[in-house]
Amino acid sequence: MKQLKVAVLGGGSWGTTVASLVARNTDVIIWARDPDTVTEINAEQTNSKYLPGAKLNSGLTATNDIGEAVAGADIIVMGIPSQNFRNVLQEVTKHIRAWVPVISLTKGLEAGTQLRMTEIIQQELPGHPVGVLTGPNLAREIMAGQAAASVIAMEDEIIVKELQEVFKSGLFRVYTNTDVIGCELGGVLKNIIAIAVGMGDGQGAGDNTRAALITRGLSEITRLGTAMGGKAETFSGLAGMGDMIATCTSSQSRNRHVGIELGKGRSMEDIIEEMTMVAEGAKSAPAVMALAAKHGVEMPIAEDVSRVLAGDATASRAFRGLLRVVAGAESEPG
Ligand SMILES: NC(=O)C1=CN([C@@H]2O[C@H](COP(=O)(O)OP(=O)(O)OC[C@H]3O[C@@H](n4cnc5c(N)ncnc54)[C@H](O)[C@@H]3O)[C@@H](O)[C@H]2O)C=CC1
Ligand SMILES: O=C(CO)COP(=O)(O)O
Repeated sequence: MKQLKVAVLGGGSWGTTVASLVARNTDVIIWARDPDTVTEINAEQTNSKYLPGAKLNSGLTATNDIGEAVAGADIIVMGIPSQNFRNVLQEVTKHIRAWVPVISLTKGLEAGTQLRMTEIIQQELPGHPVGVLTGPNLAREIMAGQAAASVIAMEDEIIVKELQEVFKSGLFRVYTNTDVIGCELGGVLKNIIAIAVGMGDGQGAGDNTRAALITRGLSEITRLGTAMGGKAETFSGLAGMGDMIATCTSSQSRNRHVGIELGKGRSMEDIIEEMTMVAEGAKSAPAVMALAAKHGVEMPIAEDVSRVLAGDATASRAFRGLLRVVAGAESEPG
């Protein structure tokens, strides 16, 4: 592979993991806003705040200067949580070269506009190729060297194959897909179902209950995703079912953790207060409900989770409604 320069923006757990993986293949610079993170990555090849115990690739360098990272880059990778994504992208526009592809790692929607991250990229950087890297990819596990599969989705079939080469490495297997909408929405929507599953687990629900929630959850996220233009088969692939299984069953998932704590009866304020990392589902839930209303899609599980997150219902009361007593046909909502 030609020696490309990749800039990863965001020094959190996933940005750092992807930067370390890509550094096996080509030149990578990571931009982090926290100066201590930058110093630590450069001096020790670690990021102890977000990836304690993990050793990063020795070729990875870090900077505090977004201009330095972006100006020389052939590919930009955005590892910034959804609510700050546009602000950072607006800084990127000042330094980026023409036609440089921009890939989102982010699994959230912009509050207020309900936009996907690739839509924000198209607004702020018209003409640049855009894509997402998504799938069942819990950062800590990948840093520990465990095998994982992911999907890079871009509309352009040629560019996506070139970028596949940049992201794949060793036991990190990367597939291509041209369904950007479906892949992106799979990553966003599964977070809310993971909160629902966590709410059940926090109340001692059984394995059958978890399986029912994941399956009914998958059918409701598929309904919204296809109404918004995604392909149904994408939701049974890595970006859909794959990520649902990982996030809904893993003790590492931040979204499931939020659900577990809600299920134990704790308040959202208390839970968020003690978390150092992002739980995108909690932020995206109002936007998801607005999109469901706009597209006329019923999402009973997401709706109950939203009511608990908004403080309008308790987890124990909502959980009783999550699996409706009166069931219709399996093909129907509810
Ligand atoms: N951690 C994981 O296993 C995975 C995370 N993701 C997604 O990746 C995205 C990023 O998540 P994580 O890295 O896990 O989050 P994190 O909570 O570990 O880190 C977030 C990082 O973003 C930085 N940040 C926030 N606002 C910023 C701003 N305005 N300017 C500069 N930096 C800013 C923080 O300083 C922090 O370094 C999320 O959308 C998440 O859903 C996707 C796949 C796996
Ligand atoms: O998206 C993820 C795994 O694919 C990470 O999930 P959490 O944000 O819930 O930790």
